[in-house]
Amino acid sequence: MSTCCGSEHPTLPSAAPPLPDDGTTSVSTYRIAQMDCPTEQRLITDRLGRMPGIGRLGFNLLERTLSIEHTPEALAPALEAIRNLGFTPVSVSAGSDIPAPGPSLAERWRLAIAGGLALGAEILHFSSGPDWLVAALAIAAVALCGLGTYARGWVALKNRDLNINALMSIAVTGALLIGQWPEAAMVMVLFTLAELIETRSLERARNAIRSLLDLTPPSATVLQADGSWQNLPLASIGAGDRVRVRPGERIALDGVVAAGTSSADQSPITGESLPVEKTVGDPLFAGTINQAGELEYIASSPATDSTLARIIHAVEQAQNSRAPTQRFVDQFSRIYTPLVFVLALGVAMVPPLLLGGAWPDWIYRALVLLVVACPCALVISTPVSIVSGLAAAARRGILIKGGHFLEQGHRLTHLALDKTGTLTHGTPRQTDYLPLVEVAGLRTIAASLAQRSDHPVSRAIAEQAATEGVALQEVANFAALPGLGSRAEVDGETYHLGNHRLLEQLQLCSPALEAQLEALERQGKTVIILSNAQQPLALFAVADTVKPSSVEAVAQLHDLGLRILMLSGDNQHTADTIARQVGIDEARGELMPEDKLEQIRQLADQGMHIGMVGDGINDAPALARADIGFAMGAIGTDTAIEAADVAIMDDDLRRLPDFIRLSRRTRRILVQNITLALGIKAVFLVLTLTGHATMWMAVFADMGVSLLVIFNGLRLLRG
Ligand SMILES: Nc1ncnc2c1ncn2[C@@H]1O[C@H](COP(=O)(O)OP(=O)(O)OP(=O)(O)O)[C@@H](O)[C@H]1O
Ligand SMILES: [Cu+]
Repeated sequence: MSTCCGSEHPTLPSAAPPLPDDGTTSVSTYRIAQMDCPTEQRLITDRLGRMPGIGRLGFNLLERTLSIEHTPEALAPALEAIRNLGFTPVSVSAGSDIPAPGPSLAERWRLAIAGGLALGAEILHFSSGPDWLVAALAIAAVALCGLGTYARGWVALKNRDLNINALMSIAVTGALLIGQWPEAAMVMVLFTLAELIETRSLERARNAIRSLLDLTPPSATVLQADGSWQNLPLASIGAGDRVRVRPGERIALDGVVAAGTSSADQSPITGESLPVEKTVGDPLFAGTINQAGELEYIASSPATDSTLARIIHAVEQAQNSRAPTQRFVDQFSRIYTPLVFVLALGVAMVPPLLLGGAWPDWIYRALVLLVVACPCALVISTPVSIVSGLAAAARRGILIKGGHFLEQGHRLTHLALDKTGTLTHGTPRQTDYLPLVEVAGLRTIAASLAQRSDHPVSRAIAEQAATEGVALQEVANFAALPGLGSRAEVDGETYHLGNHRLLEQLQLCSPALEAQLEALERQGKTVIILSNAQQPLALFAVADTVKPSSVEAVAQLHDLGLRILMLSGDNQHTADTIARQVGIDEARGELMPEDKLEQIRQLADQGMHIGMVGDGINDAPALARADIGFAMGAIGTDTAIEAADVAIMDDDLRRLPDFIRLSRRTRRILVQNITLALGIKAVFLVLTLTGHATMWMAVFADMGVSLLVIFNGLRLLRG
């Protein structure tokens, strides 16, 4: 749907290796209305794959678009080659939104008339009408609705490929040649009808994603230099503009509230139905709904770069990446179709030549086999299910970065969760202060160090100091010590503010102090110690609260049969206490940031299917190593959306069981669809060989299955 400019290439999965990135390659996207079957995709891949200057190709059969990675010179010959295959590529430029062409009115009329003619031929045939009239009606019907099929079939055959159109053309022509007039007409009509229904149902899956786009209003009210307010189209509004939004209106751009108080319904993006309070300084997100009062906000980015735009972009990208089932199906169809074709040839020739069978009889059976030979039902069912699943997830605030992750979610046996900010609120409060020596100004020193750090533990101490009006001092040479604490100089003397491990490293710990630490830690508190070069000076304890939703989420995940681990940089006692509060199976504490990655690696090496849940910022490597990396609270943090395989917009852990359930449903539907499609083929194979299947029964069954699997896939959109 969107072309990408500059360095940000969409990921294009394809056999061809990527072009070396020398800055001249770009990606262009074209809509090809005729590209509705994977065999057409193969035609294009085979043709373009050999051309110089062409890199990866990205196919989206639902949108009927093709993205080509190419050098500047290579584009024109590539387009020429596509045209030679009988396709008409139409450039899709960023932002423009040409809907994929549906069946036109004329097409429908032609089909209706052809249907009438075919039916007439059938009736006349049964009532022993004149043969020439039956033939005339049938040929007229085929000509009326089948020319497109013939044309596309011809292109495929010319390129030595067998697509559904080619198979149908051969089958129908064969039937006409052996005098099965009404049969031929019926097959062509049913086939065209089924294609039409198929196109329309695919449209629904497409629309599910497009409906995300419609979340933003087309224009917004912007403050002008002369102080007036003016309604402008989104494209002309940029970062820094002051925008006004009335109660009940949709918010058009990401921004920060500059005036007014209200609440916003963020459910379109986060899936969370509780309104969120908004006052000056709070972030607003495009696509959410302003509820109670009028707000003015400063846009923080243009509409094309909002969180919503990123979500949509990611979902579109996700559609293009192939899920494992889809890869299987593609490979399967590559051998299946030619195999059945050869079988059909055999059926037509062998029995009459060697076993004394009647020619027309066996040729007819071979033609029925051709109808059964198209894998379209099988192939289209997978992307429909995946796209429906992706769209359903996006509506619940779960952004899945590839069909792969949606499909593989059902395999997860273990989930590892980060503690701070994931299970807990991530905003601890200072609960205890214990001076260890009689020296004035300890809190000033601690607060001055704490104030320099973003770490939640330090922030809690700085905040408490601020509320109590503790004075601050200049600090010099501040250094953050990841996983430990921080160090800085105050008045020329070096101080450390950090955890037990840091104190051990400084060799300032004592058994008496350790007992004090442990007592606090067993209450679920995190303790850090202020020390100078000689001794520990004071203890600070902070406590974070567990999110109520975490407890419920863990219970649900347990019901789904998953084992939950907690990975924490905090000490083991605190980790254990929090784990017990949430109902977690196992807590692993005292992990340095790099240890978390190591833990995930070990679990994965033991053959476990493990998902890692974090904030996507501090734990990006661990998220990347896990089978599926989940980032929580992704709304408004672009890095999290980028880093994770699955980005959860709000920070409600209950989205995790939602994801697992959706993934299992998707998987079930994929398996159902494949079984159904293959089962019907198998049945027809047998029925055909034993001479029980007629051609139009085969079309009916085949297309019936196509539609059935599509509707089955679309079920994911609901509920
Ligand atoms: N800047 C800091 N100020 C104070 N304490 C710190 C700081 N950095 C780290 N610590 C201490 O080190 C511990 C581990 O920190 P780290 O950032 O690795 O984990 P975390 O994110 O706090 O916890 P979790 O892994 O459970 O989410 C903290 O619990 C805290 O005691
Ligand atoms: Cu110690």
